[in-house]
Amino acid sequence: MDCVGADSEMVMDIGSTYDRTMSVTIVLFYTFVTLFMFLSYNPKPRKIVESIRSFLLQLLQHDNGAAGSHPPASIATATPCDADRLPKAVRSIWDIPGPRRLPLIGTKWRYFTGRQRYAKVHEAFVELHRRYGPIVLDVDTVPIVNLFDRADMERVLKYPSRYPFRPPTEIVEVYRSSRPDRFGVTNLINAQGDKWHELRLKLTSGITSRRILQSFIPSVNEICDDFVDLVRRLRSEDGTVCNFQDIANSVGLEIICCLVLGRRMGYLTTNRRNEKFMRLAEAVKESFVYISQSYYGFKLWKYVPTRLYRNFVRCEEIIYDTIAEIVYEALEEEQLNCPDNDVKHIFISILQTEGLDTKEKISGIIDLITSAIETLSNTLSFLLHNLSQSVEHQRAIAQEFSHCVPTVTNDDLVNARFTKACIQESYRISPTTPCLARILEEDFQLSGYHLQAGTLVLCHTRIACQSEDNFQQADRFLPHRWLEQRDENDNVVNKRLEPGAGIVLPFGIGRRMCPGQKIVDIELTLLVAKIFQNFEIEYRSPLDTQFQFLLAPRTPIEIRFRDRT
Ligand code: HEM
Repeated sequence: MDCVGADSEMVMDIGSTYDRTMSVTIVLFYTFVTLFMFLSYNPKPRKIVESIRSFLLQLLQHDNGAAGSHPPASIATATPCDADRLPKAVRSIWDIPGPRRLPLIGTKWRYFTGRQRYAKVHEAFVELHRRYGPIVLDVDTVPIVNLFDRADMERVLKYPSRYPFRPPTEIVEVYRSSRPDRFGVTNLINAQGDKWHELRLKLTSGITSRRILQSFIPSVNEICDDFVDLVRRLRSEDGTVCNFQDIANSVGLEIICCLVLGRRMGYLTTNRRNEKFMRLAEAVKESFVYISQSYYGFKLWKYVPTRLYRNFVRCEEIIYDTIAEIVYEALEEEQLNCPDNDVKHIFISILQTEGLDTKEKISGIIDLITSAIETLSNTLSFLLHNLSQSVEHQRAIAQEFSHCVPTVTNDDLVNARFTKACIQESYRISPTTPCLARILEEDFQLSGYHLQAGTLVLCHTRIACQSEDNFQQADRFLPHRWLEQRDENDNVVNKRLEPGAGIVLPFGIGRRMCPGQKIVDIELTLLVAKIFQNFEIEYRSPLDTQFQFLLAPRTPIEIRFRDRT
């Protein structure tokens, strides 16, 4: 019996030693990951040390319940001016209200169950804002500050930064560093500092050039006409087109390939809408889903190839293989035809740029093409949904372009005030990007809290755009709010801007903003012009949204296209 007792004591000893070792290992591991995250995020070493110290101190205190540590509601909703009047109690990042933080896992538990799962993360943020106010703390491997107040967001996003810091998409970094045969050290979307600046200049000067884009308008006209013909061909007897996203993806790909590679791919006119292309569109969509999932949970994919990671890799390889094939085909054709050296296509200019290695150039071209597919498809789907609610709006757009047959010119686009107001209103009420991320480069006082440089903040522009504080009748699609009042000589008499106008930022802001904005302006306006010149539309399916890194329609879209009479 004694022996058995001694044995069990020994087992307990071994057990508790094992437990201790495990705990120490977990803490060390977590500290290491935290350190790594801070180091990779924070541009200023002294600030890094301060941030880590305060984060670790907070962990050691085991956070006795976020609710208990919240400042009173009146302080939580205080304005920066109020906070300035409270110099004695400087409130730090850890005083910011937010969901209960658990040791080691922070607030990650929120995403494991129920409604708050990642597909509905955008709705979870609405709830967070309602519950905790204008600034809310989430804790993942690092603290994340959620901003909902317009003034706070404007201060962060309008900070005059030379090289704005946006947190990298880690799963992309991990995968790309595992394929040094294909990718350079970083890419435009994830790079920071000087390297980002170099990539930005060398990869995007073609797609942002006003001259190049204006000369591209006739080609976009042709592509949009083909799109209208495709809609006609695909309509069922009652005029319904099922899986509208598929053709929206095709038109996005056709336009970006035409611009960047200088050639028509035939995705709308021929049977090149083949299996390979469908797989590409599916892979782009899926990869966004995996990216969004990679943000939540324990992120085991960083250390072992989990199913999520393997699926992501599968999609990335399909995207790379398919687009690289298109690029190399175009390159071969270009070399065969030996075109005039003055009129280089954008991709040839990129390939001939000095200072970047070939992998960076090829993967940069692939990134530009990939970025243009799903974003356009979602934006167009949301815009048509908003316009389908009003026959008058559709008629007004048709009217605006009634004189532009068969071709819409640059002047027609510039003068299409009502159509542009509809697009802007759709960006406000149903954006594809619900928030913008930044890493603070200086210390900031936001909503009365002191945030150190290096802090990761999410600016929830979607929620601000849907708030009555910023827009009257914020839940209604009212394009007229964007129209200036004019007199009989067309002079502006009243600007009528709403307080939140500056926070409608579908493409971001500052030097880091989307380089595809001007392309999208042209393609979206032209698509809408051609659609309503030809059809009256009606949404046949409900439109629910889900978060897939971008906001996307949750179910296949069915739209009825009736010929305009
Ligand atoms: C409706 C369509 C689109 C939307 C809503 C959209 C939105 C955005 C947003 C919000 C950002 C982040 C900006 C910031 O942090 O301030 C971004 C970045 C970016 N977008 Fe777009 N985008 C669209 C289309 C495109 C197209 C057509 C291209 C390529 C031709 C493109 C390429 C990129 C790239 C390369 C970046 C990273 C820029 C950088 O970090 O310097 N996007 N986009």
